Amino acid sequence: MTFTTTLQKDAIKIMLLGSGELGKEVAIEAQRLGIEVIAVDKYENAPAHLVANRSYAIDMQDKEAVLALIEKEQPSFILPEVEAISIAALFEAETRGFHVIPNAEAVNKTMNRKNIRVFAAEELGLKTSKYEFVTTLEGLKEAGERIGFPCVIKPVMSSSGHGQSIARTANDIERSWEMAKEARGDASELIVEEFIPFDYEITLLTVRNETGTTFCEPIGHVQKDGDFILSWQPMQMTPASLTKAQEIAKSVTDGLGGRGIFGVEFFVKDDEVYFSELSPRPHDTGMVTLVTQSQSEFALHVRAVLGLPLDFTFYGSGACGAYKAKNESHNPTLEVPDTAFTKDSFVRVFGKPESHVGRRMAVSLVLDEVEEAKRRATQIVENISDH
Ligand SMILES: Nc1ncnc2c1ncn2[C@@H]1O[C@H](COP(=O)(O)OP(=O)(O)OP(=O)(O)O)[C@@H](O)[C@H]1O
Ligand SMILES: NCC(=O)N[C@@H]1O[C@H](COP(=O)([O-])[O-])[C@@H](O)[C@H]1O
Ligand SMILES: [Mg+2]
Repeated sequence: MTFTTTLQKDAIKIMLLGSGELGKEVAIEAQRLGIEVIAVDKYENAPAHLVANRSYAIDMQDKEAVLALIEKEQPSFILPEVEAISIAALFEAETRGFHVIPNAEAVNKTMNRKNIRVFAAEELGLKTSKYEFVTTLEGLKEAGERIGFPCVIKPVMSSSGHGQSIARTANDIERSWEMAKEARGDASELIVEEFIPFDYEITLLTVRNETGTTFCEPIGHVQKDGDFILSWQPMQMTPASLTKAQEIAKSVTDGLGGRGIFGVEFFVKDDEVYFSELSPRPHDTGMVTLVTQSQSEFALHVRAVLGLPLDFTFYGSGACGAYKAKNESHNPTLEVPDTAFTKDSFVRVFGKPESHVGRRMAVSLVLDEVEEAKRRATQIVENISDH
């Protein structure tokens, strides 16, 4: 493809629907190629707003508001960055000739756990945990008995663990029901999943466009309350498990189609590789690629969107630790120790305008042998504070 820059008449323009920490890095990579970036979120001064050409705060679940903005800005590419977007607006935009990444149907399938689970398990025949969908407390109690305990309960539309819980016995079901209902997102339906006592879990970043499909080294991670606290790359896997994960990732991403990067999540138990879910965009656990690869997951996403080649070099192992706020603040300040700034350790502060307890505010990044990188990334995060 031929590039034009923002200085030229037919500039390439990217619209991010969602402007958190992941969108911020996508915006920076796009800016580096002279692409105009329009960053949209539901609140002002979101991380990607800070580095975009123009920014907007709108109700992204409001079909008309989203469409009006698309018509006003006429983006070359629309990049969903969160799940909570009016899917009707994306379908309509596509009908009107706009290019949604990877495509509106893929976003539709992945934003809702029911759609992606039915697609993966029932249409593609992939191995997943056992699951059922429920809409009532009574239904949840019955599904819990059929699936067995412990089981994992999640709203069909949620991310970063919001509204998710583990019911260890039937006595926990009502608490799980309440937790799902209190969460933001769509909890009108819940998924009840068999708990997989996995040996480890991974994200397999899979990037595709017309030039082909490329995989990043597998990323291992640790989650707490459904949200990642530490990730590292590469995760040591047996060749057989890695091949199986790559085959599954290829089949799901080919099934979804379109251009872009996908974060395909798996649980590995002995020789079994379970498909869990996927993001049709950069993945939070993939922030480690900011230091481990010549092209980070964000750079690869932008290249994929533009139809460019997807080659890159893996520099070496590293880890990423998530810093979550300990305080509520309308103007948060992070105190980062000097020891975070060695020649092979880094900190990325997202610049979120407000902190809530548990909100991800920054990450530490360390290039080192895996176990040492994990230890150092964790230590940096432990020494950060906020107020
Ligand atoms: N069936 C399961 N068995 C065991 N652990 C599970 C199961 N489902 C979820 N988990 C744990 O909870 C984590 C979060 O689950 P999941 O990825 O479904 O939620 P999410 O809110 O969509 O997360 P994100 O949007 O951050 O990817 C998983 O990475 C895993 O550690
Ligand atoms: N697991 C998905 C994920 O990490 N998404 C990232 O978090 C942001 C929302 O953060 P917030 O909840 O702090 O506003 C999203 O905009 C995205 O960048
Ligand atoms: Mg997940």
